[in-house]
Amino acid sequence: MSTPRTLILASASPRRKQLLAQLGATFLIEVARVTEHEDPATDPREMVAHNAALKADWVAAVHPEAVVLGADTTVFIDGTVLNKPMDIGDARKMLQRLSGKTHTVFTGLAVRCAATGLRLDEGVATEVTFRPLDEAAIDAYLGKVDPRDKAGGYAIQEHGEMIVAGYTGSYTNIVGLPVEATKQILTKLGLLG
Ligand SMILES: Cc1cn([C@H]2C[C@H](O)[C@@H](COP(=O)(O)OP(=O)(O)OP(=O)(O)O)O2)c(=O)[nH]c1=O
Repeated sequence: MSTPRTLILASASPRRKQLLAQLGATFLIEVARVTEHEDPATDPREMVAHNAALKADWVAAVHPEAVVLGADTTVFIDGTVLNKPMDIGDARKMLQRLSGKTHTVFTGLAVRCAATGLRLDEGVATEVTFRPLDEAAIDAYLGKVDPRDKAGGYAIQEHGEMIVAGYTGSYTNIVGLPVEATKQILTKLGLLG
């Protein structure tokens, strides 16, 4: 049984775990068994909000007394959503597409508590500009970073300087959990010391 003030992170992402821990939160982890919506032609804000809520709702149903945090991150460029690449070839195509351009990283946050009916939703966007990347630069990056579990086929936190020229907004939003918005929500709920 969960105690009333238990916080649960509904995520398998090691980055989200690390970022939430950095905020000083005490929490458990339970991974939601859901199928995420991943239509490349969808509205990215709606998609991340939908997927974050799916994850939080699933875990909240299992732990009705807990406060559950779900998140979802995607990359949006030229009207298309880039989710996690299927394989290295797919990641290469994504990096070619992102090369020399500015894209937006969207993260949706959903906080739920089934017992109290708590429902909070938040969305954060960060603009990221890529360096122009030729084939050698893409090869060099993919030689160092495993892109397969990262939206858009890259990780700014792993050798980001090889591919990213700059960004505007929250850095941790790109990594998967915007700590500024998360801190505000958890503080309001009395879940941060
Ligand atoms: C753009 C970018 C994404 N990412 C990651 C953040 C997310 O973990 C991942 C996008 O996939 P998500 O589906 O948002 O999350 P996940 O499957 O890793 O974890 P869970 O659904 O269990 O919460 O891409 C980086 O780590 N660095 C980056 O620079």
